[in-house]
Amino acid sequence: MTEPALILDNVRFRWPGQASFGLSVSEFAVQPGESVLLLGESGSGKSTLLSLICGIVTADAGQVTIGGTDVSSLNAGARDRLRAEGIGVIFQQFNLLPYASVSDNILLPLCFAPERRKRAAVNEAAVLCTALGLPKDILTASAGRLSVGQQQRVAVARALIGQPPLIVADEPTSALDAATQDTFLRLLFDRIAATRSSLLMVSHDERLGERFDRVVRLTDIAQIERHAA
Ligand SMILES: Nc1ncnc2c1ncn2[C@@H]1O[C@H](COP(=O)(O)OP(=O)(O)OP(=O)(O)O)[C@@H](O)[C@H]1O
Repeated sequence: MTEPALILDNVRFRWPGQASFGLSVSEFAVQPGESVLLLGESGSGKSTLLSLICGIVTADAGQVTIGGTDVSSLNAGARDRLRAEGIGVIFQQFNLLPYASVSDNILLPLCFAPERRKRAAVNEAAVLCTALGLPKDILTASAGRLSVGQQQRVAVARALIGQPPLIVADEPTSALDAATQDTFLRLLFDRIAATRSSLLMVSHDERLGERFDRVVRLTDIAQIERHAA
């Protein structure tokens, strides 16, 4: 049987500090090729969970397994490499480098991921831009000069390049109007279907649910702890 793209097993995490927020997840998995929408209110811990999955923060207890590798057992450098190789991340604020070209922004993850670089076709950045409805000549433009909708698509191209097995997206449609949101999601799902990548997207917008294989509420998979200062 094929390994799940992601497994959380008895994971516990608490942000350091007095007024701290913590969560624990006894069991959660995303299968290869599966798309999962994770719903939760603002401030409920969705981004915290994604940071744990991406290895930006490490669990206090339990295991986070990405494509068969336990992230919690790795040092910081190895976690960064695993993230670059195995996860395409679409951040809430896109995190594009504003003074770098669109091309450099899209190719950036490949600098830290030799295996992913090998999988990327020579002109994949251009192919992705076209598939995502961006003009080809956008590759040489500075990312900081793009519209929000264009930045969002560039962020998707950066996440998809080199076909990482898991795509993690943090509220990527929050700044879009309904029509642009629809186009954006259609393009994202088309690409993910083409590469058989798994998708875990977090949102507070229940209306997105019908597009996904599975909809999960954070409160169904996680116990939240809040401590007042
Ligand atoms: N770097 C941090 N240090 C300490 N606490 C943090 C940090 N990041 C987030 N938190 C706390 O964790 C809790 C959950 O925040 P988080 O950003 O995970 O929620 P969210 O569901 O993603 O919210 P939103 O939908 O508004 O983005 C909040 O109480 C927040 O203050």
